[in-house]
Amino acid sequence: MRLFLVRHGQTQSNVDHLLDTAVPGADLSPLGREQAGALVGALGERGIGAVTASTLVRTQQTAAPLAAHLGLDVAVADGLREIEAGDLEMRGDEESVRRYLEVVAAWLHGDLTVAEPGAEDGHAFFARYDAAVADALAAARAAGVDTLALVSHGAAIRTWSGVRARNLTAAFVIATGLENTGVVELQGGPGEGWTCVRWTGAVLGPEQAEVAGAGPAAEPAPVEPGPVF
Ligand SMILES: O=C(O)[C@H](O)COP(=O)(O)O
Repeated sequence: MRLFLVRHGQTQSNVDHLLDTAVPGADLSPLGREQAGALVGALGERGIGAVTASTLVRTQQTAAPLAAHLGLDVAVADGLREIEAGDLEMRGDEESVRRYLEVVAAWLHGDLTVAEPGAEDGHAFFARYDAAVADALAAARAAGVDTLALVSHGAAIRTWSGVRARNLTAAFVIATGLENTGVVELQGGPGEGWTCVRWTGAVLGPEQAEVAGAGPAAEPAPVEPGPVF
């Protein structure tokens, strides 16, 4: 099976560097809509037979042009939503962002017990994300589909693939951001394990990505860069 984990396009919360993780969340900005449209060129001919988005509107808006191009409906899975910020929701100060990224880093290093006040811990996050992936794979298999796009969020994609892909390390994920409409491409399956075959930046040019502003959940943490997978 092949999984394209796609981060949504830009929102105003990304530009303002806010921890915007709750449902329904912000709409795509004009640039975010452009980025969503550009996914048709990037992924439209890659054999995708199913598209699933999270319950946040920005992922569904991002998925819409690609799904329309492929003649598919966008399925929605709550498990694909962003890692919860809890009491830090909609904050953008340095201390809040650092605390959010510290929790994610702890999970990447195997300590799933830590959580922000008012937010899920790592056990809860992996349980819901694993279940969403498993459900999407089961539906795809039943339909004879072996290539799926899951449109999700910066911290969620980086953290889940960092732990579930055997060739990604915690150091790589902590040091590597995922721009709006960046794609992490995985091959394999839950039984045999996942391998990351590609980790891209924005599908638009670097200047536009710079304008986009990745937002705190998608940015590298301020630590020494680790080995690339
Ligand atoms: O940090 C962010 O950018 C938001 O809080 C959540 O991440 P997302 O933009 O990938 O949903």
